[in-house]
Amino acid sequence: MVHLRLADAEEQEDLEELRLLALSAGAEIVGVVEGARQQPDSATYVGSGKAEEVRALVASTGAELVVVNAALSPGQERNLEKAVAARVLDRTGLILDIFAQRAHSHEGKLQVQLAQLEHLSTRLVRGWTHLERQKGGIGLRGPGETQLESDRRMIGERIRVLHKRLDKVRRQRLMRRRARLRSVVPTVSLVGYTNAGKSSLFNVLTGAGVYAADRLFATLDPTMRRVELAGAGAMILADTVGFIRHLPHGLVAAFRSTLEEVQFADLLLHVVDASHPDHYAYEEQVNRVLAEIGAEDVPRLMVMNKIDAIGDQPRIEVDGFGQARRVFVSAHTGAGLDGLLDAIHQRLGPLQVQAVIRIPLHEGRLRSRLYGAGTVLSEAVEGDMLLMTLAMSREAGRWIAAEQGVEVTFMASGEKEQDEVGVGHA
Ligand SMILES: Nc1nc2c(ncn2[C@@H]2O[C@H](COP(=O)(O)OP(=O)(O)OP(=O)(O)O)[C@@H](O)[C@H]2O)c(=O)[nH]1
Ligand SMILES: [Mg+2]
Repeated sequence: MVHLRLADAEEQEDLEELRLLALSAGAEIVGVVEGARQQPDSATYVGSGKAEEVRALVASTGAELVVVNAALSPGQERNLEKAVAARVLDRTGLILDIFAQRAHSHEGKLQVQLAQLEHLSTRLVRGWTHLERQKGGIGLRGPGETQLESDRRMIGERIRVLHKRLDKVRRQRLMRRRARLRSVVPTVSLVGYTNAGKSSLFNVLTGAGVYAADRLFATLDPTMRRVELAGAGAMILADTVGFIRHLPHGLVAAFRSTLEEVQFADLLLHVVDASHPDHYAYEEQVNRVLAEIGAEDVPRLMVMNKIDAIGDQPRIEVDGFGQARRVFVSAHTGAGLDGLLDAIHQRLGPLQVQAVIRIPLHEGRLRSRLYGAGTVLSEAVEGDMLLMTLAMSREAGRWIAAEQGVEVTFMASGEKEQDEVGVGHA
């Protein structure tokens, strides 16, 4: 692993993070070379002196791969490979490799393939003939070298096909989202830096067995569950891919669509590893990505996780309006989770309004669907009509009105249901 401290770097990459990334990719780390420079060397990034040091370390340890903690130009990568006599992978390539290993859903796989091809298409010219070709090695998964060696046109063609397939999958996902709206309950998405503990929280809250591990990007494909949480009511809880600073460009674009879900959530739980010394910087990174994907206006609740690791106590920080801002919890010990549920409930409450829906008495199917949503507060018969009072978001209420052609009246918040439309409990 090669890590350079650069005098003019805006943001220094973190060596510890590179270590975790390499381990997450399945690498065994045999040595680290650190250095400092004013600015990167245009030919080899590290400069000839450092390259010589790396070459010696590669020779003495028998390392098969050199990972550089930066985004290298194709030229720098090629020159450095020659200079150190080993395959060189930059930070982008490493992250792409992890994504390739983790993607399980059809869409996830397509997205990673696309990002890999786009990354590789800029590196078509390099030859690896001087190096041993190891199938399945880090950075060699996915599209593979045969494509690499074929001409650019073919890669361009594959990229086009992948884009088309992804479009289709996206349309299907949009339809699923519409179908979910019908379920009337709010959606809550867990977001945050990779390794913050999103999946662990998802698991303790839902009782689901989602993969949680001390690896970066353990979760790639979004997972959703409809849950009934004691104290917070029914909701759809979503676990999402973790964020990381300087996410390779192709991947940001690719995963933006997966993160579309986040834009439409009613509430975001921004999970933070409170035990990590850099957690404020990570929070910033996450906020930046949220803004990039158009989710800056979605209501947010900060969840400070892993308090057990720093011996902190569960507590809730509130803003000037008495509304919960930061909830301190531990997914491992369960400390603070009751408070978290209360806070979620408090934040979701105002999003729900009471709506009175008038449906013909014989509309049994619609009635049972509304019951299935679990949000019916009361119902009354008026002539040949049934008046059902439900708690739901305005968006869902409007959707039902439009789709079913039924009359929906919203109650002004704070008012008693009887006041507004005089729906009797007669
Ligand atoms: N000490 C402690 N460790 C925790 C806690 N919650 C999660 N962890 C650990 O943190 C690591 C990451 O947890 P995950 O739940 O996989 O994190 P994630 O945010 O889903 O990570 P990605 O899917 O990679 O983005 C695992 O090793 C967990 O066991 C906690 O409350 N306390
Ligand atoms: Mg996860």
